[in-house]
Amino acid sequence: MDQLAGAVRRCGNPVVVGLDPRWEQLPAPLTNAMLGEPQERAGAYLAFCQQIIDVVAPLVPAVKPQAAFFEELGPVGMTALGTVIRYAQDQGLLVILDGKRNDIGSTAEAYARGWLGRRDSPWGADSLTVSPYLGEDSLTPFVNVATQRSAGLFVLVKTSNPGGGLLQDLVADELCVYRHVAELVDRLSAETVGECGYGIVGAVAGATYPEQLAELRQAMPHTWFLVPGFGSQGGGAADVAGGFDEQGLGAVVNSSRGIIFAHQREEYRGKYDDSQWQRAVEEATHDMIAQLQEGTPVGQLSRKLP
Ligand SMILES: O=C(O)c1cc(=O)[nH]c(=O)n1[C@@H]1O[C@H](COP(=O)(O)O)[C@@H](O)[C@H]1O
Repeated sequence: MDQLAGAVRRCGNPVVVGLDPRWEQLPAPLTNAMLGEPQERAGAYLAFCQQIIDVVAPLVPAVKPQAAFFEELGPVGMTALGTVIRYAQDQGLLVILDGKRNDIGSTAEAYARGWLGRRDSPWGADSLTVSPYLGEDSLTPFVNVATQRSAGLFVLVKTSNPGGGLLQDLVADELCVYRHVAELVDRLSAETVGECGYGIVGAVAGATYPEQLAELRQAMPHTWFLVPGFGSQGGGAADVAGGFDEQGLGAVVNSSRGIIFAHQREEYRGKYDDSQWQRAVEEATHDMIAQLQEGTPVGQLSRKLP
């Protein structure tokens, strides 16, 4: 989280660009004359992600590749994912791998060793999204590996999807289940606090539940948030404002489709044709940065920059 806080300060914004390549939505110049076989798709996903990274690397602190779209393609997809991770890091970005992994402790350790650590793992992600529902003994191996390898975790606490409340909002011992998860995560984070005041165990809390996000900010003083749900899922700057601390730190905000497929959005479609899709990505990224700087405590960061 110290690395993430440093990157956020350097960029003056907390935007994470989600790399969720979907074949049907790729810009036409990347798929022309292709049939959509896994090998072709993997090549197109790699080119698409690399060209997004080229645009956003000077602007934002991190990207979040979504493993699902690469796994769907089998081994060629996973090879492309590995190349995307390394390419992003070579361009100076931190990589949050969105895999939502977990299992019993001994298996969890294999996931952690596989995904986490730039120098020590085959995939080399800087952090990984993790599910908490197997309990504390399933999180401990991730915490141990992440600690050894200067990596981080983001544990699902309050997810952005409409159905998340079915289990997460159940009340047990007078507290919603997501608040119990929050207590566990913040305790683990408190044990690993770095110079920035946050520990290595972050939390996922969706932009689509702004009240709960603000409540969690108070309840989880040691925990950095990954906030998905901005843009395509309906979240805006006002919704994520409660996720930050008073310095404008403590949260990063992800947008995937809203940025990477900006060439299809009404605001940008008329300005840029399909061959100019990278310019749409750039403008959408600048627009999101401006919205967060104007509508959230993130404005504090940019004022501090020289
Ligand atoms: O862990 C995540 O990133 C995540 C958690 C959550 O609660 N909601 C959520 O949307 N996500 C991920 O964030 C991304 C959101 O994509 P967009 O809706 O296109 O911005 C997807 O990759 C989701 O899998």
